[in-house]
Amino acid sequence: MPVAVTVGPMRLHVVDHPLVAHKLSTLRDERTDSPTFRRLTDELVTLLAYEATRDVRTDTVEITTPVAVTRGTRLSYPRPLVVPILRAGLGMLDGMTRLLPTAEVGFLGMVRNEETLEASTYATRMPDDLSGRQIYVLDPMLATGGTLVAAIRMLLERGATDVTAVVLLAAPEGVEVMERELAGRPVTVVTAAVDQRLNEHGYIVPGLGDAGDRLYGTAG
Ligand SMILES: O=P(O)(O)OC[C@H]1O[C@H](OP(=O)(O)OP(=O)(O)O)[C@H](O)[C@@H]1O
Ligand SMILES: O=c1cc[nH]c(=O)[nH]1
Ligand SMILES: [Mg+2]
Repeated sequence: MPVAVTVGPMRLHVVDHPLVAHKLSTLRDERTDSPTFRRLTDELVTLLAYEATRDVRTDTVEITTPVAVTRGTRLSYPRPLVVPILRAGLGMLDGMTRLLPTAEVGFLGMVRNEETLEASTYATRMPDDLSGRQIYVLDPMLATGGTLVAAIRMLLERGATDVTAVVLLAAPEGVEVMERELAGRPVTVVTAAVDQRLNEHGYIVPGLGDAGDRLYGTAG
């Protein structure tokens, strides 16, 4: 069961489950190579997605089994939109769409300046009009919060009415920034853990290092 922590109006779910804790510990280990890191990210996202989609919109429909007519549940239209934030969020896409195979997918390319820690957007590919849409944003790391705040603001400006950020790790500082900057907005964060703090370079401690580099083997 997730631990639901209410920080003002923003909902924060820390998924407290031994399988999540086990996989996350291996992910953190500096000896874990890129292929294993990618596989564990994929597996973790599927576990987080199960909790993140608890409020996915559904309709009641009539279905006919070989035995009887009954009532069933179907995902509502329009289907949810899943938005991975490139690069690292791309490593979470397959795990999410495994649970939501009919979801639409939009893309946001964002990068954080490693000196100023400010996020900038270099690519956007998604519908202009997101009126009434339910959206799942994927990014493994919520560090200063700059990237997710900018991404979610853009989605809300396009009309999204419900945004859930699925992250692997969050820093308390980033959670606070999101709470302040997105106060009163329909935003939920689902994470495998909230770590201790950020270091002087804006990295999560103990964290797992640079998620993009570890996924794609570009460190060093
Ligand atoms: O909360 P913030 O302080 O904004 O930091 C988090 C962002 O930093 C990382 O991306 P990065 O800029 O390294 O890009 P990459 O995914 O291409 O490696 C990470 O994937 C987040 O998008
Ligand atoms: O710890 C961190 C912080 C930002 N981005 C990462 O990939 N890792
Ligand atoms: Mg990176």
